[in-house]
Amino acid sequence: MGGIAFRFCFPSSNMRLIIREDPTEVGSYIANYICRRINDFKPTPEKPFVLGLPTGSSPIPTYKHLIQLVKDGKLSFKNVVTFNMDEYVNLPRDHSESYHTFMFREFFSHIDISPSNVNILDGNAIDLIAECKAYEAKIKSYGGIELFLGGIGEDGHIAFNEPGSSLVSRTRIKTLAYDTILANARFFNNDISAVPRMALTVGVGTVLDSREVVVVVSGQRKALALSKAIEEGVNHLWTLSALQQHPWALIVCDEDATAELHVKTVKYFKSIERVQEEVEESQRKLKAANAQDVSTQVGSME
Ligand SMILES: N[C@@H]1[C@@H](O)[C@H](O)[C@@H](COP(=O)(O)O)O[C@@H]1O
Repeated sequence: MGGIAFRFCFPSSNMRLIIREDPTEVGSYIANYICRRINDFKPTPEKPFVLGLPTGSSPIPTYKHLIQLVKDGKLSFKNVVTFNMDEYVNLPRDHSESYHTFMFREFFSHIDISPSNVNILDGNAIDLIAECKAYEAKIKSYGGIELFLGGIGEDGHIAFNEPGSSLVSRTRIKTLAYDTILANARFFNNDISAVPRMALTVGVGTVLDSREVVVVVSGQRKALALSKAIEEGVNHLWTLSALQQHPWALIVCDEDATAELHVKTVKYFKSIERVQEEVEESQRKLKAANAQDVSTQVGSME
């Protein structure tokens, strides 16, 4: 795995950080990255690409760019199965701010994905615990998640894993932190009382089980969370920091989100970006060459 080459370089081991000028550039970087990963995977109905997805304003530029790639014929979601990170509890599915509505409005309705391949937790299920267990089981039935795209809250939460969450948690019911309710009130006409108090969310452990994690971080209001997550130790009060334990994690942020980082941290990650890309490229070529070898061998046996 390419990340091994960087393990000795920085305290946060294989966690990579890519810095782009603004949210639009962050979105196009991530979308192109996901596009490459899906196309290299060559998904089929029998072996779909399993993709974890977030909501929030930060991933919108990524979704816009992915939609464009589909329209341009460079990417297809026909053999992609998705699992969303979270959903509010007791908010009607057709409410304008439910994550079901968000995902179809911002993404799924504009791409060629089959609705039967879309998985979003049901926050109105009669038995919420059973719903969470079934979600974990369904992820497992697909052989796990290939790439989990995530976003973070201002308090460093990933999905709805609020400060203090267990770093080995699985999909479950969470009571939202007051900070999150305040932050999300902007989607509910700034009416704090209209924001749901609970949510269903994949756990930190569920995210860490994915073979790859990519996180989008944009805006100065996320700057403290980013610095806590990558410059300090693994800490359940900043659940994004758990990514330091993941063998292949990538954070893509904009310049504003780097405001609380040390200058040397920013310089370090900028300086290794080119080397990382070269390693990734050589890994991709190696994989493609191996696949070619196998098909030539199979061909000569026929
Ligand atoms: N549960 C979601 C998170 O998954 C998301 O990452 C966060 C950030 O939202 P935004 O990108 O709008 O700041 O919002 C909510 O709390």
